[in-house]
Amino acid sequence: MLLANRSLRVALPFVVAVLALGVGWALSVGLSGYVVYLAISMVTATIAILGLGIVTGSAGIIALCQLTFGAIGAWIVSWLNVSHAPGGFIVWLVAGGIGAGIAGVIIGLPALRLRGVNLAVVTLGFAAAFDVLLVQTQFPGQADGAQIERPAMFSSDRQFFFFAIIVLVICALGVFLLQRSRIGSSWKAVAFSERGTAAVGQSVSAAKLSAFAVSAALGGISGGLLAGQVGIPYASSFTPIQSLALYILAIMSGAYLIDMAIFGGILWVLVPELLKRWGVPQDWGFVVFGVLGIQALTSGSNLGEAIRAGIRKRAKRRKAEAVDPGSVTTSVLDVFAVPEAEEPIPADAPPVLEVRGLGVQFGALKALDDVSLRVRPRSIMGLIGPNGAGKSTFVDAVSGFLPQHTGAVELDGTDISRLSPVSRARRGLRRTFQQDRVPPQLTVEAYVRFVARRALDRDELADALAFLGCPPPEEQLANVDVGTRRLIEVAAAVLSGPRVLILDEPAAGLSHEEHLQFGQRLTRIPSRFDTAIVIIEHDLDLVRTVCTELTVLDFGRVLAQGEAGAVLEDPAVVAAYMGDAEVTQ
Ligand SMILES: Nc1ncnc2c1ncn2[C@@H]1O[C@H](COP(=O)(O)OP(=O)(O)OP(=O)(O)O)[C@@H](O)[C@H]1O
Repeated sequence: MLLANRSLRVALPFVVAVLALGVGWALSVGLSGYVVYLAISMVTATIAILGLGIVTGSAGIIALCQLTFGAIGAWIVSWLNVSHAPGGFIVWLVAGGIGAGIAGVIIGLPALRLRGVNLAVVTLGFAAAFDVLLVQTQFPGQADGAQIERPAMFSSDRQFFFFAIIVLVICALGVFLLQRSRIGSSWKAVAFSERGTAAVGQSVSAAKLSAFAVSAALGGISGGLLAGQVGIPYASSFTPIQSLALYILAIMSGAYLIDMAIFGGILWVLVPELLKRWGVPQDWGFVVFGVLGIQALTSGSNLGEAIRAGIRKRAKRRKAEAVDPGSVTTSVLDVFAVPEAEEPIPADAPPVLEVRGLGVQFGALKALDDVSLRVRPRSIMGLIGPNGAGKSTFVDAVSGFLPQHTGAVELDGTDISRLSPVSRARRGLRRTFQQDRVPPQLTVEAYVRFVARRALDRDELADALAFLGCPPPEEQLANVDVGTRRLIEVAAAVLSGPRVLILDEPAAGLSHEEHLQFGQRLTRIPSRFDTAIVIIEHDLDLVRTVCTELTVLDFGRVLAQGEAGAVLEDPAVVAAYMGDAEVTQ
C-alpha cells in the first residue's frame, strides 16, 4: 500500500504532463487562428513567469530584468538563424536558454552582496542598459527582414502553439522536480535565512546563483520562443517596463506555484486584450498590474498561497474531526520503547570538540575572553550564564559566523578555526539558532532531507520525527507552531549525523509539559544518534536533568566548569545568577 502510494506520487507529475500535452494538442486543433496566436504569447509569458517564480518567489531575490534574459534568448536564436547554424530552431532555443542562464549568473553575482532596493536598482539598470543597446544595434537579421525559421514539423501557428506547449510542459516538469530537490529547498531556505542556510552546510552563493541561472534560462527560452512566434523580434517586446509588469504579476500570483504561473501568463495576455476590445489603450494594462501588485505587497501574501491556505485549513479541520485522540499518545509512548545501541565511551577518549582560548571583541567590549572547553563524545554539556554572558557569541564563533575570533576550535582533533560556517557544518559541527530559522515554505520532510544532507529512508525519517515528538513528514512547516518548529530543527540536525550539535535555547516556545518531554528525549539523543550535544538553556531544571557537564559564562569569561551538580552548587555560580529573573532554580 505504502509502495503503491509512493509510486503514485512519483508518477503523478508525469501523468499530469502527458494530460497537459493532450489538452494542448486539442486546443491547437480547436482554437480559432487569432486565439491560437494569443495562446502562444500566453505560453511564452508563462515560461518567463515560471522563471521569476524561482528567483523571486522561491529564493526571495528581487530581479527586475526577466525580459532582458528573454531578449538575450531571442537575440541568440536570431543570430543562429541568420548564421544558418546547424541543429535548427530547437537547438537554437536550447542555446538561447543556456546563453541567458550564463547571463543570469553574471547578473546574479552582485546579488550575493546586495539586497532589496539596491538589487532592484542593479537589475532594472541592467534591463534599461540592455534595452538601449538593443534599440541601437537591433536583433540580428532585423534590418534585412530575415524571418526565423520554425521547426519543419511546427511551421504553422497551430503547430507552433503545440510546440510551445511541449516546451512549457518540459519547463514546468523541470521546475517541479527542481523545486522538490535539494536545490529547490536551498532556494526556499536562503529566502528565509541566509545564516540558517549556511549553518546546515549549504552554500548561500550556490543557492542564489543557481536560482538566478535557472530563472534566466527560462527567460531565455521564453524569448527564443517569442522570436519563433513573431519571426522577427523587436526590442519593444522586451522593455524594462514590461519586465517590471511581469515581476508584479509573478509576486501577485505566487509564480513559484506552477498553476499560478500559468494564471499569470493568462492575465499577461488577457488584460491587454480585454482593454483593446473595450477601446481602452493597452498601456492601461500596466496600471492594472500595478494595482494588483500593490494589493499583493500590502496584504503580504499572494493569490496562490491564499488559495492553498484555505484548502489546507479545510482539510485540517476535516482531519481533526476524524482523528481518535487516544492514538496520538500511544505513538509518543511507543517511541520510548525503541532500543538504543549503548557503547560505553572510555573516560580518556579524546574530546570531539575542543575550544582553546576563544576570544571575541565587539569594539571596546570583550564579549568572550579566553574561553576554553572540551566536549566528550556522546556527552551533553550545558553552557549557561546570565543574560549577556556571551553564550550566543560563543556559538557564533565556534560555528564560524564570527571569523574574527581569536583562539582555536578543534573538531575531532582537526583545527577548524579558519573554516567557513558551511565547511564546519559539513564536517559535522551543527548548530541551531535562538530565533526561528526553519523555512515555512517547505514540508517537514523536505526540510529534514535538506538539513540532513544525506540519503534518508522514510522509516528512519519518520522514526526520528516521532522520537522528538514532531509532526508527520508531509506536514507543511507553515502550519506548525514555532515551538514545534524548533523540535523539527533539532530532529533534522540530528539526522545529519553531526559529531557535535550545539542547541541555542531549543526549548524556547514549548509549554512546560513539552519542555519536560523534550528534556527526556534529549538525554537519549547522544547514545541513539552517536552525537555530542552542547546546549544553551536558561531553565536550570532542564539543565540539571539533561546535562552531565556544565560550563558557566559570566561577562564573557568561564566562571565555573565541571560536573553539572557540583557546578550548580558553586557559590560563585549562585552569586552570578542572583537576581537574574529568567532563571528558575
Ligand atoms: N554584534 C554585536 N555587536 C556588539 N555587541 C554585541 C554583538 N553581539 C553581542 N554583543 C554583546 O556581547 C555580549 C554577549 O552577548 P550574547 O548575545 O552572546 O550573550 P548571551 O549570553 O547569549 O545572552 P542571552 O542569554 O540574552 O542570549 C552582550 O553584552 C551583547 O550586548
